[in-house]
Amino acid sequence: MPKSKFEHIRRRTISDPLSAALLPPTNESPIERDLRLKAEIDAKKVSDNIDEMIRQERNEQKKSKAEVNVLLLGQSESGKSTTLKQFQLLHTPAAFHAERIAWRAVIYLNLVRSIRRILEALAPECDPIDETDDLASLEPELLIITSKGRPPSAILGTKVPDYESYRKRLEPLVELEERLIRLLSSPDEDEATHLGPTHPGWQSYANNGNENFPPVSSVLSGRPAPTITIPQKKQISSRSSSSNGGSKSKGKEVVVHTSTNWKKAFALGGKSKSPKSAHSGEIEGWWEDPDDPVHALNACAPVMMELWRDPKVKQRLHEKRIRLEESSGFYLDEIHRITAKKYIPTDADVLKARLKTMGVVEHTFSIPSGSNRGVEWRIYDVGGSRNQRQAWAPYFEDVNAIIFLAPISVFDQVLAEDARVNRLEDTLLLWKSVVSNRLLANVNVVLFLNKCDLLQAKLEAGIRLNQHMVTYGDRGNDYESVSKYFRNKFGALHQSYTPNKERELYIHLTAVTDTRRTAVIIATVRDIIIKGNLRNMRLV
Ligand SMILES: Nc1nc2c(ncn2[C@@H]2O[C@H](COP(=O)(O)OP(=O)(O)OP(=O)(O)O)[C@@H](O)[C@H]2O)c(=O)[nH]1
Ligand SMILES: [Mg+2]
Repeated sequence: MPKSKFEHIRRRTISDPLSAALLPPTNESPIERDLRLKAEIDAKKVSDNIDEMIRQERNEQKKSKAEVNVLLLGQSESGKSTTLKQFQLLHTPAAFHAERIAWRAVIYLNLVRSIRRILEALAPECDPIDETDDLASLEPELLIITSKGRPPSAILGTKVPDYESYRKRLEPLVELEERLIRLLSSPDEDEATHLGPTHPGWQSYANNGNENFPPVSSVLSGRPAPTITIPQKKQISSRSSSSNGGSKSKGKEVVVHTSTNWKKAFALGGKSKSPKSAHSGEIEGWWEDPDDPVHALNACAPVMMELWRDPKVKQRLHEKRIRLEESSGFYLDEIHRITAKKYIPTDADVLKARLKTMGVVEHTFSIPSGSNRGVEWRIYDVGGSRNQRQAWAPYFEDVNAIIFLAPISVFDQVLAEDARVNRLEDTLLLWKSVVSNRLLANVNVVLFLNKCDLLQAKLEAGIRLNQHMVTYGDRGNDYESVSKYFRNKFGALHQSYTPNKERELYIHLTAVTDTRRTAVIIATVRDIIIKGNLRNMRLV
């Protein structure tokens, strides 16, 4: 019979001292039993009341603490991370400043890749079709691919007679690029997917081999930038060239992975001075390390400048519709400064540095003064490429506001992850799915129609919107008309698809690499979000 089984359970329960203590007395009378049950019900009521009070208190605390969670959304390369950097620059400028040096490797890599891209575009032996495909997969943002295909001059265009000489003289950059990728990536990954903190050579700049190097959180807390420290010699040695990386990283973008605090590896910190510099009073740094990437870069600088200034090269890039000036061209125009041995990135350099985001990066800050005093802001910067978007949804539940970045200069470009998809079309679809999402019905929505500077340049260069977007028809191809058209288009989609017709949409025309303009916009957005948040809190 199963009886024995139950008996076993009961015996075990009774043998538990707590259960035994809670059991009613064996000789309990019916009156005593009623009294006991009543007492138990009363006790439960008291306990429930206490629970309720705690819950209410927590809610009140939450309200008075005033937290704002903001999610940056948009396709890859729309400008989310750049917007986050602008928030950092505005609210934690000292920390932003302290981290500048950590971006040196990224800026070098951006520059070196631009040079490689130019050389590839000039290569006479390239099969024209493969070449375009290859370039598209490398960095489509730099390619202008029209619906009408490439002009014949892209195939049979200007020859650059000095190509071989350029290629030979710039050969050291090939090795340098691979080295930089290895330095920025995890050593055990198949491709450059994140920036690992485990590269001793660069780490030496971070902490001079000091185990007590402060975590990035302390750098973020607004500590002033520490003095430059001495690198340990021969850390970035040729040993790294035998490990992974190499050509398999070619063309792959280096990305930031949220699980890796790569800045820790590259930031300055720890001891402010070496014994030698403490003695002599001089500042020393990476330029003293013969293995530092700056030396190879510096040696190639004159050739890089010659290449970038060569009218034949410019002509060839133009024929191939390669517009490097849209992003990394920023560094190409400043080769002399960027490749200087004692180069320290400026805030503007850091803002422009391209590093693809993977996962979700969180940045927290408080606004120390003014009307929004004491509000804790949490900004989430997500990866925008298609395979990253599934990571967004969990953040929808707790978010108070969304800043959606729609790069409107991309009407003639295709996605990096799918060359069949027009970038603007992807942005419009993404916008539609975000504004129609029910979880976000009561969230403040701010739309940045971004990359307006590039849009303007593109239109002025004669690139016509209606060749890529038939519905634009014969409206003017000037900046005013085009930006107004986009404003209306995105606005209308919001109006049609929002689950909350009361929700207001705030639209700004932005160029988030422009610090002055963006600071004004961010201040406005901050007020909108705070006001919207207060309104929502009163509704709860
Ligand atoms: N000229 C110009 N460049 C911009 C603007 N916004 C962003 N960029 C550049 O575009 C590139 C991509 O910007 P990111 O902020 O990294 O893009 P993202 O949306 O974070 O991209 P993922 O991390 O891949 O999702 C960077 O090189 C930026 O400097 C802009 O308004 N104007
Ligand atoms: Mg990003």
